[in-house]
Amino acid sequence: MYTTRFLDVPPLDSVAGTVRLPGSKSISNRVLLLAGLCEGETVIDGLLASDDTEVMLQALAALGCTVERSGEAVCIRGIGGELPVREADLFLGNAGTAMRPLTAALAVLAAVHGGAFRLHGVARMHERPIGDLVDALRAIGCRIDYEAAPGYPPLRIGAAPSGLHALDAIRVRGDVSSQFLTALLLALPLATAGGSSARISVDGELISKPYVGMTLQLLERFGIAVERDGWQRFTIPANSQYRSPRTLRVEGDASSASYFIGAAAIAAGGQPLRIEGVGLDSMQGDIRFVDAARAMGAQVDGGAGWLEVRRGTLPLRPIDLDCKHLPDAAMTLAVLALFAEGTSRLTGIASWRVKETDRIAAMATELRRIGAAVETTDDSIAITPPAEWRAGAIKTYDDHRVAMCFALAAFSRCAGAAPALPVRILDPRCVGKTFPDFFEALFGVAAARPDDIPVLTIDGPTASGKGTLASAVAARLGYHLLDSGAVYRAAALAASRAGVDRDDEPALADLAARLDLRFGADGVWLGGDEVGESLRLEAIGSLASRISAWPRVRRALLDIQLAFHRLPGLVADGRDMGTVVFPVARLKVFLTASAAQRAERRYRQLISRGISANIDSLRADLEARDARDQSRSVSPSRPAPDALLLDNSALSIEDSVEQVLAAWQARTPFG
Ligand SMILES: O=C(O)C1=C[C@@H](OP(=O)(O)O)[C@@H](O)[C@H](O)C1
Ligand SMILES: C=C(OP(=O)(O)O)C(=O)O
Repeated sequence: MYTTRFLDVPPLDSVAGTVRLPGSKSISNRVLLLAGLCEGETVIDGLLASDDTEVMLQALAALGCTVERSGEAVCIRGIGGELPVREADLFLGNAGTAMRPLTAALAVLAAVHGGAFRLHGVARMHERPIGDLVDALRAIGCRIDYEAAPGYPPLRIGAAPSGLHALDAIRVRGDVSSQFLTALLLALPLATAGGSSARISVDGELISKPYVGMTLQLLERFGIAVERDGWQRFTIPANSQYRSPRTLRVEGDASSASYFIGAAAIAAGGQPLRIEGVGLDSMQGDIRFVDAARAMGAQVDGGAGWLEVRRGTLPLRPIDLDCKHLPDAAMTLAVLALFAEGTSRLTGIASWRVKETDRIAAMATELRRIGAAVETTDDSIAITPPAEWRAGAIKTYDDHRVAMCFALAAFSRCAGAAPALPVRILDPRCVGKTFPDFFEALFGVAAARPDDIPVLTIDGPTASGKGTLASAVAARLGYHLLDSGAVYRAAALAASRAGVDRDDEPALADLAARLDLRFGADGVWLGGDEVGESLRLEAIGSLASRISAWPRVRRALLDIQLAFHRLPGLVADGRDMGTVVFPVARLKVFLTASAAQRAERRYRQLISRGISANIDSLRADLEARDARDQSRSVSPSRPAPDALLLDNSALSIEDSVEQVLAAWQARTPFG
């Protein structure tokens, strides 16, 4: 997951390969709650791991359920209609699928058993309506109080003064959020133990119907057969009891699929993109996004648990669609509309106003930012593609879907934008709500022209602090990091292990070409050994400096270094990154510091690691290495003519990082 302040998605061209989707949020949280209310164990496979499911898991644990995680599976031992914990303060983030159903379940449980619960979330959750659900629960005797604004969380739930009643005439509004009805359907089986059935009538037109359909299907998996009369009346039979199916597999998220279906509908490449985890047999209503994408021109094949999507007609055909049945994936259509010939209109989206943000306002503002003409009403949005695309820094309003759907704007070349533009996604961490690795998944299947993948090089002499600077800059930009010195040191380590003479150029080059080197979050691996520490040894550093003078060694190690040039971008540090390896780098920094400063830094570094050192000999060694690096015949270490010279002798690390980032920013269209 990218936790940077922003993520620049370079202009993307094509998609190919296979993407495997994370589990459905809506299924995950329903199944978790049902498993929590059951007796005994339920093993859930393929559960979504994200902010929304994490708050549900934490809540279940706080309420006395046993939660055991092993790999992709989670085992829940439920409370079986009892209430072992009678008091809890539950933080539910911004998860509607946790807040609404838990409110109903705890209100009914507390009415039967007593208890005191507080339910709250992030600031936006306290602006998302829940009044209609609370009214319905109060009407049957539940005790729920608003802690702040009436109609909104935080809520306090307590014992019902006079028990539950009027179960046969429950009314709930259906036109604000279907989650109110879903919450009642999931919780009210708990109220039927005394022999009364529960009858719910929906006031107003029910929106997001497929989500209620999913609730009914999952209730059935847990032994509850709800009778229904259209989408207006629902009856939960008397003495309904949750019965665990014991094991259950969560399908991939159909709303998450929409970003990849969308990408494949517009991207070049001719290859289909395979999407696994969700297919045409899905129980999720948002799978109907496939119909909308086909109507716009995409070619979609599919079966049980898979889809294959390729570009059909481009420009896409504009669409005019009532989106009440697919509120979430409809946001992806709003961005696909940028690739259509003419104006698209999405209607029936009033519920967008009360979701993670006011999504109608947010989408209009951000679509306009990149050049579209947009008109909105209370429940619709009309989008006309840009006459001229603009590079935009997209505000995401802590809304995962804004972040994910605007990533598709990076395919602007496919809409004819010239030049093609990158898109900046502000606060990309918000995708953690439902798809923490969304951008990693996108970069795993998308391809960009090499020239469009940005590179920032930081070259400089030994101990100038370029490694520290490069890794800090890479972390701030969310880019890959190439420590090319480590590549040379790994070759030196391999040579010293294999006993190859430091002057035997052909043997060294041969060894370098076969280097089995991997940089990972778990360290630097040479063959089967983690060698991070060994690479820092002074002796290996000196040997690296010697063998790197051989042209054939440098050539052999070039491919390893070039392979780091991947989406979304690269920060490369070394001696010849800007001059030889990445001459097209957008920003080349040449970092220096006085020899005295560098010797001092190296000295402190060694002492802090418990290695004894002599500052004068360190300095002499540094100067000898500088002379060798500057005078070698191949790739001598010197600034590229267009390099930014930065002397950091008197700068803190933070100051150097800020200076480099400012220079970088000035080279982006977001400056
Ligand atoms: O029940 C559900 O799982 C959901 C229902 C929909 O909300 P509304 O019913 O509020 O439209 C949807 O937007 C949300 O992401 C998940
Ligand atoms: C509306 C959404 O979430 P929630 O479940 O919090 O309502 C969503 O995921 O788009």
